[in-house]
Amino acid sequence: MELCRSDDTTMDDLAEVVQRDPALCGRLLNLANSAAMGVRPVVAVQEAVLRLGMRAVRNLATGFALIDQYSEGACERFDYQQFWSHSLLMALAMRELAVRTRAAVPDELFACGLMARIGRLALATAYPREYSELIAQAPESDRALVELERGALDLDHNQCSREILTSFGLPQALVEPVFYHEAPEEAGFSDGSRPHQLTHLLYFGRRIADLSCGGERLRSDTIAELLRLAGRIGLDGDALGSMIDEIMQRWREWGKLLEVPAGDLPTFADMAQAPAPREDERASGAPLLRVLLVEDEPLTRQMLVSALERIGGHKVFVATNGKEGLALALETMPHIVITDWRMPVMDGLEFCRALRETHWGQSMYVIMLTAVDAEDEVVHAFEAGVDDYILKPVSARALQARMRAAQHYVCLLQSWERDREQLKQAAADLALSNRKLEHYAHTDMLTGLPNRRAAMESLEQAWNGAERSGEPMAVMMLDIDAFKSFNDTYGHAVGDRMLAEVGRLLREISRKDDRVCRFGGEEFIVVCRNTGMQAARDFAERLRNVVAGLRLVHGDEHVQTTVSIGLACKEPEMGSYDVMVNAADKALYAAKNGGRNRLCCYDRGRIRTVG
Ligand SMILES: Nc1nc2c(ncn2[C@@H]2O[C@H](COP(=O)(O)OP(=O)(O)OP(=O)(O)O)[C@@H](O)[C@H]2O)c(=O)[nH]1
Repeated sequence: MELCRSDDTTMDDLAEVVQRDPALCGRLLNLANSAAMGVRPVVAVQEAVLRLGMRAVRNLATGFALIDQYSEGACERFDYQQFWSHSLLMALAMRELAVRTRAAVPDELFACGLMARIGRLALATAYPREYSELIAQAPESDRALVELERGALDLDHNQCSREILTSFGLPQALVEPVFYHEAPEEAGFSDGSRPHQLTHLLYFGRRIADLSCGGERLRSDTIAELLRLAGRIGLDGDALGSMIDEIMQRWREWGKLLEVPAGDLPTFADMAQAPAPREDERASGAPLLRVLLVEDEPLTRQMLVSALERIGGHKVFVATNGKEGLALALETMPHIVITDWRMPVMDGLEFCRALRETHWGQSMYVIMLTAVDAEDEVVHAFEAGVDDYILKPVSARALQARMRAAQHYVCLLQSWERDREQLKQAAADLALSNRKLEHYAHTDMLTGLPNRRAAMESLEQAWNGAERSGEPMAVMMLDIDAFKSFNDTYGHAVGDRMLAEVGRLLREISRKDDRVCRFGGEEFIVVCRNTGMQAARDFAERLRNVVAGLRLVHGDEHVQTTVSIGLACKEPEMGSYDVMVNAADKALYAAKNGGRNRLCCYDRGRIRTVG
């Protein structure tokens, strides 16, 4: 390490030191030969140093020494073996990407890949207990971990990597891209510049290395992203696949050499063709939910916000106590509420009780954060209306598991609500259909007037009303005159138009309370409530005259028609409305016999012609 730091070190010095370490010697020879396809293999260390270059050897020697020294450590939740496994895969990916893009010396990028996350190792080594705690809290997100590190240690792993790599003598042209590689969009390097290219390349290498960790779901997300990143450097899916398969092959070989675990991953094609994870297991496929987080402690709040956004891209609203939470819940109507227990102003229990007292807050899924796992406390929380609880400090896994349960609940609730809506809709449709059926059952389609059935109902109602009130009532039967010959002369279609026009006219000039119906064929009936003989006669005459004045345009002609009307009023000796209708019918018959286009009235057994 000392030798590596000095700029005065010569190639011979370096070769001599390397030769003293058989493991390092073998690794460098291996690397020198694996990089030199079709060229005579090197067997001497000096030759290897020459082929790889002084700087690359210095960096590689440093990286390999670190693997040996830090293959295990005191930080409980830091997986040292997994760390190096990932780092080695990233190193190999970086070398391959360097070869393909010619962005930098391949073995220099190999070293960068190997040590890109060295800051994490350093923090785990320097603060084993604290870092273990942070790992427990951090979801699988670089950004969230950085936030937690800054909050707890005043230093994040990227800053740490930058310091260490600088002290190892790595040029700033490489150190800066390493520093930014976890979030390339934050670097601010100008598009197309070398640092920009290296930062994105390191991110690409990092994502390839991510294939080594995470389950099938993460892998399928990673592959989708790799295909996108590969497109940026002109690699299609096949080229990316064969490149990754080669990298994986070398990873397994190097894993043996460095005694670092290198998993047995499927081929890229198999990974890419693996069936997509089930929709309900896929955070991104789950419905986007509104989550209200009520937490007074800033660091926990920040950590939870990042974790929630990462888990399912949920929309998170934040309040710092129960009172604020209640107002925000009303405003945002969250699906899920995550609330701390102990808070100023209004604590989690009061908040939950208040929420449950509202109509709108009853269906929200409430998760309580608690530092105490005592049964009494937990029971207390459930009694206040909590649905679930998570112990603090909140681990990413616990949060993810609880959110999955909450999502399940929300999905069920939503599908139940959808079903209920559908049922309501079906009931409304049915009611509408019934109304339509009812309407069709009582309506004459040609004229739009109430039909015979409706006429009989109207008669009955009006008759009963008149019986109760003692008010008079009248009924008139109207029949279009010589309609047969009308049809014969102008055709049935014109006859239909005439029927519709007569119906419209009758309706138009009748009072609101009069009920004009088509009784059948060319016959109409008008039921007049609260109408005595004189008024009915006047009205019937008006109807007859209006119809006689009607002109229907047919081609060049204005065709006309007339109606005969039979009128009868309710008389004390009439036992039912049928008798009254028969009386009107008799009067109509008389009007027809009397020469048509006239009004005849039935009056206590006698028929009189009026007009
Ligand atoms: N166009 C058309 N004609 C109809 C409709 N309903 C009944 N009719 C016709 O109306 C005519 C009624 O003829 P009739 O009962 O002999 O009476 P009329 O020719 O009107 O003679 P009077 O009633 O004695 O004046 C028949 O030819 C029926 O076909 C209809 O909906 N449309």
